[in-house]
Parts: sequence; structure tokens; C-alpha cells
Amino acid sequence: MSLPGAFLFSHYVESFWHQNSSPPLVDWSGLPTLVLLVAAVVAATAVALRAVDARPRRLPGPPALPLLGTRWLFWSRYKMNKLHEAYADMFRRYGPVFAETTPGGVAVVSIAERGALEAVLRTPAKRPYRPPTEIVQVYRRSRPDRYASTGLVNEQGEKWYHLRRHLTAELTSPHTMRNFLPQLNSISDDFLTLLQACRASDGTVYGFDQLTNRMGLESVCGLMLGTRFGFLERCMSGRAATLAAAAKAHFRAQRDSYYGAPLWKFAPTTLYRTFAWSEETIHVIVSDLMEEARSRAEGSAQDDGMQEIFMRILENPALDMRDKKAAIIDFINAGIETLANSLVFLLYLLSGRPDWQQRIRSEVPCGGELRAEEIAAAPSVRAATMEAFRLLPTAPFLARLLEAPVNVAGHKLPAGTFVLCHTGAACRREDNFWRATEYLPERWVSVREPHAASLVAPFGRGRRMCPGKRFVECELHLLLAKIMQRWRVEYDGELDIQFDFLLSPKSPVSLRLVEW
Ligand code: HEM
Repeated sequence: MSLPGAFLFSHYVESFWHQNSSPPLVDWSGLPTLVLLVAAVVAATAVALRAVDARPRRLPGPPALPLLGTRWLFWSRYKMNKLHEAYADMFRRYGPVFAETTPGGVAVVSIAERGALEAVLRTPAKRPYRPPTEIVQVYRRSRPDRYASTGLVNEQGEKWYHLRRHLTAELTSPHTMRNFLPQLNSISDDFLTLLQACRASDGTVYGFDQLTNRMGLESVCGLMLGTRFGFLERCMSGRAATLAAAAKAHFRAQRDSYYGAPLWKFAPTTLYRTFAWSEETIHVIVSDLMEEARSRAEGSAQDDGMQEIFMRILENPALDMRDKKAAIIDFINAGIETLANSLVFLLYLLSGRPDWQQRIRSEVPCGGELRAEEIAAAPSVRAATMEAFRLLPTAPFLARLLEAPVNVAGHKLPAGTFVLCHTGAACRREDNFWRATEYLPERWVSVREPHAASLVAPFGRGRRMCPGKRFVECELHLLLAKIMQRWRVEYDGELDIQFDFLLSPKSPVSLRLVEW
């Protein structure tokens, strides 16, 4: 009822009582005013909710509040470090396509339904728009001395395309990985030596996740900077510890800036200062590493595949020097946690499949350097890794901004809609995979329907797909093969997983590496 309508209704009720000579048994005189007030509150709330709820029509989802949108859920019902569980719960409540609303009134549509995911991710886009992380944008724009742009991960449109074209060709080339394989063998061997040194008498490696972090750091620095830095030596250097802590803080601050109260936008809160510290620390340490690598490269006549990535990026005249440095920093930062988490998840899942571990061991040649052909000839290695990416991907959803309208489960989403593609949640649905919640690497050797392989997208999709994919797959396959050659893996209980903008194991993780 409109406000004038409510007023007229109240006037009518009052005049009705005035016309009757006998007073009512109950005193109804306050009722019209009460009705008027209730109507006014209902009308005002409806207007306010319409203003904050920008969801595409009829999409289900949690109720949005003025100024808070649906974010209040992450400060009350759900825990921010268990966001994967929060989304699983929302999919149960609202179905496989639902919408949230940001405090600014923008709709964010979450999808875990196969047809809808394929519709969104298969939309061919020349310059796919992935919504940037606002806190990174704000910080980097405040430092024009260091950043000419917000970087490959956060840029959009032509600027993104320019960076992508000039920065990733070397990283994604099969030739680069073939050249890097001997170095990767040696890094993996050093990692195994470190594991051996850290094993307790029963084979337990306490703080296994921290060791994998160091391995991620050594290998990604080796790939990008073309030299070894000794992060796998027995005693962890202060530099490695600080860099690993900064990389974790960087991801967590991004999570909190997105899902927490947006106070950092108005004042330099602790969250913003933590983020700035992590950016600063990563920048300073990686810049030092780059300087060391550059002077080593200048002092040696070595011309191997490792040096090419680093030097070619730095020598590219099409790019601003600030963009080149920022890219190398971003590549290193992108690789540390992701690689380490993926290895922990892989070994944890395999610990429940001693038979598959045995199978890997039987397919991989004993000892020494492993060549690409030897790894390719062991389908059990690839199957184990693929299945771990299906069941526990460190990046469980992909963000996109629709460039054209898309029909999703009967709802027409207009161009510009912010969509979260929950490939991880979709992979756990029984309508997409046979015995979907179980770790069954055999499904990748002989297929059992349903088997929606296209939903397994741990590195993303399309032109914005992760440029580190080839490197990461090669490294995980190699490490898995080498670990299985030497030990079988055991883990007691269930791994505690948290959401740090990526899915991560809750630290510290203790695995047992037992002699065969
Ligand atoms: C297990 C390890 C890794 C996983 C699971 C992973 C996953 C991802 C995912 C899901 C995306 C978003 C893709 C999309 O939106 O379609 C991404 C983007 C990106 N990743 Fe990775 N990544 C890993 C390692 C690495 C490494 C080692 C590097 C660098 C050497 C790297 C560099 C990047 C960059 C630069 C982007 C942004 C690409 C763009 O927007 O054009 N990642 N990664």
C-alpha cells in the first residue's frame, strides 16, 4: 500500500468509530496510527531492500540488508576461514545457482551446475574480464613509483592483453619446460634430501607444509630467475621464512578485504596495513633476488632454458620496467602457496590409497633423473594428480564478469554480471562424477559415467588461464614420482582445510614417509 493510501485507510477507520455512538469494548483508537506506522516501515524496508538487492530477478539467495548486502552472513553464520563450507551450505539451501549482494548493492551469482558453468566458461571472450581484487588495485595505484599498472593478475582489457602477450610466452612454452627439467630434477632431489633429514624415527615429517612452501619457492624462483637460492638447505633462511609469511599474509588480507567489513576503504585499518606490509616485503625480497640473479647471469656465459624467461622479460622493449619487475614478483608470489598446497592435498589424498601408491611405484623407473617420456609413460601419476585437483583444488572457484548475456538455469544473466564459477563444488556433485566425493584416480584411467571432465579446471579456463599450469603439472608429476620411488605416504585422520583466498591445509601438517 502506498503512503497516501495508508493515510486514507486510517482516516476511514477513524471516521467509522466516530460515527458509532456506543464506544467499542476494546479501545481501538490507536489502531489506525499503528497500522499507518507498520505500513510505513514495511514500505520503507521494501524500498530500501529493492535498492540494495540488485540480484537478477527470481534468483534465490540469502536475504540482503541495507548497506551490508549479504556479507553479514560471513560475519555471523559462517566463518571467513571456512568459506568453502559456507558455499557448500548455501548451495544446499538455495540450489546450484544463487546470488549474493555486495555492500555496494552489486549482485554476485554463484554457480555449481554443469550446464550453467559450461555456458559461462565456454563463452569465447578475447579479453576475459576477471573482477580485480580491489585492495591490490588501491595499493598499487598509490605506488606509481613501483607500479605502472595493477599487474597481469588484476589488469583488464587491452592493458591485460598487452601484458599477457609479452610476459607469458616463455613461461607457457613446452620448450621452456623441457629445458628446465634437469634443474627441476635437481630441485626435487634436494627437496627429498631435506625431507629425509627432517624425518623422525617413525618417518613422521612435522611441519611438512612449511617444507613444501620452501620447495615451491625454490622451484618457482629457479624457473623465473634462472638460479638456485638455497631455500632447501636444512636451516631455513630468514629470507625464505619472511617471504613465505608475506605470501600467506597477502592471500589472507585479500580474502578479508573481500569478505570482511570494507572499513579499509575509508581508513588505513590493520587489514590494509598488513596487506601493504606483505606487498612491500615481497617486493623488497624478490627485487633483491632479481638483483642477485642478474649479477650472476652477467658473470656467467651460461645459456640455458632457465635464464631465458628472466632475461627475456627484462630485455623486452615493449614493456615498462615497472611492469616487468611487478610481473616477476607476481609470478613468484602466485607460485609459492599454490604449488605447496597442491602437493600437500595430493599426498594427503593418496595416503588413503596405498594400492595406488604401489601402482605408481611400479610404473616409475627406479632412482636417478626422470625424463619427460618416463613420466608420461606412468598414467597412474597423471591420474593421481588429476583426481586430487578434482577433489581438492586449491582454487575452488573462478571469477568472471559476463561480457554478453548468458542463460543460466532458466535465468537470464545480463552482460556485466559478476559470476563465481564453483568448479570445485560442481566436481563433488553425484550428477557430474561417479562416486563424486571419493578419491578414485582410476576414473582417469578407465572412465565411469557420469564423468564431466570439463569441470576439472584447477588452473582456470580460456585466455585468462594460469600461465604456470605446464610448470606446475610437470613439477607435481616429477615430485610425486620421486617421492613414491622412495617412500609410501601415511596420514592419520582428516586434514583440516581452511580458506585463505585459496584452499590451504591448516598448518602445521604432519605426514609419515615410510620406507617401502
Ligand atoms: C598449483 C599451482 C597453481 C594453481 C592451482 C593456479 C591456479 C590459477 C588459477 C585458477 C588462476 C585463474 C585462472 C582463470 O581465471 O581462468 C590463475 C591465474 C594466474 N596464475 Fe596460477 N596457479 C598455480 C601456479 C602458478 C604459478 C607457478 C604461476 C607463475 C609462475 C602462476 C601465475 C598465474 C598468473 C600470472 C595468473 C593470472 C593470469 C591472467 O590473469 O592472465 N600460477 N592461477
